[in-house]
Amino acid sequence: MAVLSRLTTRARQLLSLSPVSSLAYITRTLTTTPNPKTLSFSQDSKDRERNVQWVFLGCPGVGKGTYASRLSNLLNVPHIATGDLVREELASSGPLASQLSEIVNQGKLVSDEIIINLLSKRLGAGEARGESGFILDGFPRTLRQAQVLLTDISWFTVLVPKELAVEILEGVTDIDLVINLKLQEEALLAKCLGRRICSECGANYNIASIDIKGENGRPGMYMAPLLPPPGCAQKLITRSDDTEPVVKERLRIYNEMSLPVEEFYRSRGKLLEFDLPGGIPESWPKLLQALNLDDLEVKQSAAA
Ligand SMILES: Nc1ncnc2c1ncn2[C@@H]1O[C@H](COP(=O)(O)OP(=O)(O)O)[C@@H](O)[C@H]1O
Repeated sequence: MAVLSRLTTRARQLLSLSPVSSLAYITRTLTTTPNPKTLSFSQDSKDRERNVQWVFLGCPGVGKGTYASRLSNLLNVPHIATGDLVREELASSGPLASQLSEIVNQGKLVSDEIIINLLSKRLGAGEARGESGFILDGFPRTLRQAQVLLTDISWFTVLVPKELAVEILEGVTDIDLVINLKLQEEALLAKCLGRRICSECGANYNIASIDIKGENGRPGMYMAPLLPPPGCAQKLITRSDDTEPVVKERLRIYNEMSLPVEEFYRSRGKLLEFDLPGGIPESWPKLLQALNLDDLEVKQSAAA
């Protein structure tokens, strides 16, 4: 109800803007299936009310971080990955570090309470810096987390003071779009095992060369390795949870805990399913097309 009344208020506010932006916004928020053709509202800063609030879903290794980060640069909104927040907490050797390290290295999920706390701190800090909009990666991962993103302020106030909860939830409850990235399980495992990170600059690479033959009507797929430049090549590290048994456990937990989150957004008409056709060179242009953002990239490349 609260979400609906906010939407109605926003729709009214937008009616006083140009007819095109109002129509785009109302269509975008009220249709039952996300229509990428109406998402272009976010590109034009003079028309938009706020920046995009998008979520990336998908199994470990699917490439949420890669595509979320690219979109965040393109749309100029922060990319917030809860996995990164957990790893920062681990690296800080703070009071939670040893508890978190055990959970993460077993491929289990951190408790909703801890993860919401980390996320709310990150959102609060961003807001203080004047950030607007976000692309969430790795959150929500349980139904409880998805509900918190909707309206469940009572849960949130257990963790942060009420005024802060109201402020944060006002901003985050309207998720515009949930992009669900999909890839065959064989490729997911190979991608996690091939993942390497530069210990100095944090850039992600992948040494796996994935070549899956098509069979039984299923298309084949080739993903070239994404090799580091010489500056990073000597500084590569592997995530401690990217081992075969831990990746398999993360995939199992995704199916158990996060598939219901896909359904949660599907039933609300927010889910955009995207089957990755291959590596970044094949997938990125198609993803931009699906989001109706291909023109924006052309404009930005031309301006660069
Ligand atoms: N939303 C979340 N809820 C619970 N645990 C999380 C969440 N996000 C991240 N984590 C923890 O951090 C780990 C690493 O997350 P992430 O980098 O997103 O990994 P993945 O590649 O498995 O998607 C997860 O295995 C989990 O332990």
